[in-house]
Order: sequence, then structure tokens, then C-alpha cells
Amino acid sequence: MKNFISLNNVDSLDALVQLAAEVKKNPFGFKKHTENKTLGLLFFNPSLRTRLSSQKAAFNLGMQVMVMNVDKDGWVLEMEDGAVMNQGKQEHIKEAAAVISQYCDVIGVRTFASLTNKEDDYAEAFLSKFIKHALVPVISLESATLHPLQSLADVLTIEEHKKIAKPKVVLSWAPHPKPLPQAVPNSFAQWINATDYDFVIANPEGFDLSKEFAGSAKVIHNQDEALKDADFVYAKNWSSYQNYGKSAPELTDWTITSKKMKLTQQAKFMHCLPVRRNVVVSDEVLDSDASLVIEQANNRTFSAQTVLLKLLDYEN
Ligand SMILES: NCCC[C@H](NC(=O)CCC(=O)O)C(=O)O
Ligand SMILES: NC(=O)OP(=O)(O)O
Repeated sequence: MKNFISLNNVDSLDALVQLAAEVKKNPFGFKKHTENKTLGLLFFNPSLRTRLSSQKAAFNLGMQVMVMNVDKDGWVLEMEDGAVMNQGKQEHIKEAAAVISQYCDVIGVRTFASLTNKEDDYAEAFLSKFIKHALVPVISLESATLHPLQSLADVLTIEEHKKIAKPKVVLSWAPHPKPLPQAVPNSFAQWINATDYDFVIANPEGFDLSKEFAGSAKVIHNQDEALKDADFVYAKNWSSYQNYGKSAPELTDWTITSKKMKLTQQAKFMHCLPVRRNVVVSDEVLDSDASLVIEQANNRTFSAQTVLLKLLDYEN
């Protein structure tokens, strides 16, 4: 694997999930190719889970880690080729990516969508420029359109908790006070479409995800109908793709409550976190035995560890 920014970088989803399960059973048993290698983690946006689980993953592999909040502590990066740099940006991404590559064997980058420039966001303008100038493999720590480390952890979690071979998995939009990126739901859809689960996306009219990622999933604009007989309910807010960046905080009847969960087949509840309690999901659901959110967060370590192994040429 050269980089890890999308499911498209993965040869076999089944083999990757299998390796993640093996790593989880024996987290310190896979150091041979990774010991003393260096992971750099670059954050242009906040993070709790991705930051700590990626560090933990690297420690389990005997690696060293360097973390930088580039948005706060770095120079402001110029992105344009041929720019005359006589304004506020002090360093070009060309030098920055090449220099960081001198210190690291793998680089993780977190860079969220602008939600104002759809074309740049969906072209992954920043991440692709960074990859172009980096000299080592790059891992997405959530980019403008995708969050593959989260999706790998999510598939591992579903595999661990499914009671039937082909569970019904419902990705449901939920309300939120702020417009959020489509990265988590796009990525979840991309990965679940590659499984043989029965996959349904529930969202209000005007909030359909990009076809590129929603693919052949069944899209239902009535949440109650979608939740019927679900085995897993994956809640997430996202802002509109069509009316780019528009949100709908007033749609409070989309909150996942115990009443909504009663429509399901005693479904498990999933969310990538951080979650706004009693807006996205009620306390009652989040605090119930049905909730898998902490296990999803735990699985982020094994997801990152698996991807580091693949990038550093571990052979299954
Ligand atoms: N990495 C997990 C999700 C990150 C981000 N959520 C957020 O920004 C939540 C912020 C808030 O609740 O205000 C998102 O939806 O893509
Ligand atoms: N789920 C997730 O990526 O969390 P953080 O944004 O805290 O890293």
C-alpha cells in the first residue's frame, strides 16, 4: 500500500479487517518491520481519538511519534504553484512536505473540508498537493471527503458484534447545531458498500451524499421507515452536499432516541464521536448497552496499527 486516503488504496477489505482482528488479539506481536520507524502526525484541525489512537498504534509497533498542530504552531502554508510569496504565507507546501519527509517514515495528515469551496474539497486539493510533494507514505487522519481510519474501525466493530451474516446497517443523518463535513458518512458508505451487508442511508431531502460514495446504497428520506428491523444504527450529522455546507439544526425529530431504537431489531448504536448529547442522540441510547461508541474508539488503535503495518510493507 502506497498511501491510505481511501478504500481505493485497499486491495482486500476482508483481508484488512482480518489483519486488524489479529492485531487486536496480539497488539505487540507485529513489530518486526516497524520498530524504530517514525510516524509524524500533522493536525490542521482538532482531534482526540485520531491523535491518541494513532500514537498508541505506533507505540504498540515500537515506533517513535512526532505530533504537530500545524494550524497553531507551524508557518502558514502557501499552496499555489508559482505564487509570489510577498503576503502572509511564509512557507510553500513543496518544502514543508519534503522536509517533514526527512524526519518521518510515514506521515498522517488531518485536514477538514472548508465547506465553502465544494470543488476544492471534493478534489482533496490540500491532501493531494501534500502527497505530491511528500517523499514517504501518507495516511489520512480525516480529509475533506473521507475518514478511512474511522471506517476500518467501524467495519471491525460491526464484524465483532453482528449476530447474522448480512446485518442491516442504517447510516442515519441526525441534527447538529453546526454545519459538519461529509467525510465520516462518505467514508462509512464507501466501506459498507464494499461489504455484503444490507445497507440503507436515511437522510432528509436535500442531504443526499455524493453518488461517488453513496454508490448503490438504498437512500430513504423517512427515518422511521429506514430504521425498521435495523441491526446497526450509525448516526452522524452532515451538512448538505447539494446545497453545499447548508445545515438543518431545526430537524430535531431526526435525533436518535429510545423510541426510534424501538423500531429496530434491537440494534446496536454507533457514532464516530465526538457526539453532541441530546442533539444527535439521547442520553438514554448513548448510555444503554446498545451503544458501541467506546468500542469503536478502542478499535481506532487497531485500525491505525493495521494501516501502519500495510504501509511499512508488512506481508500478511
Ligand atoms: N473526526 C470525527 C468527526 C469530526 C468532525 N466533527 C466535528 O467537527 C464536531 C464538532 C462539533 O460538535 O461542533 C466531523 O463531523 O467530521
Ligand atoms: N472519531 C474521530 O476521528 O475523533 P477525533 O476527531 O477526536 O479524532
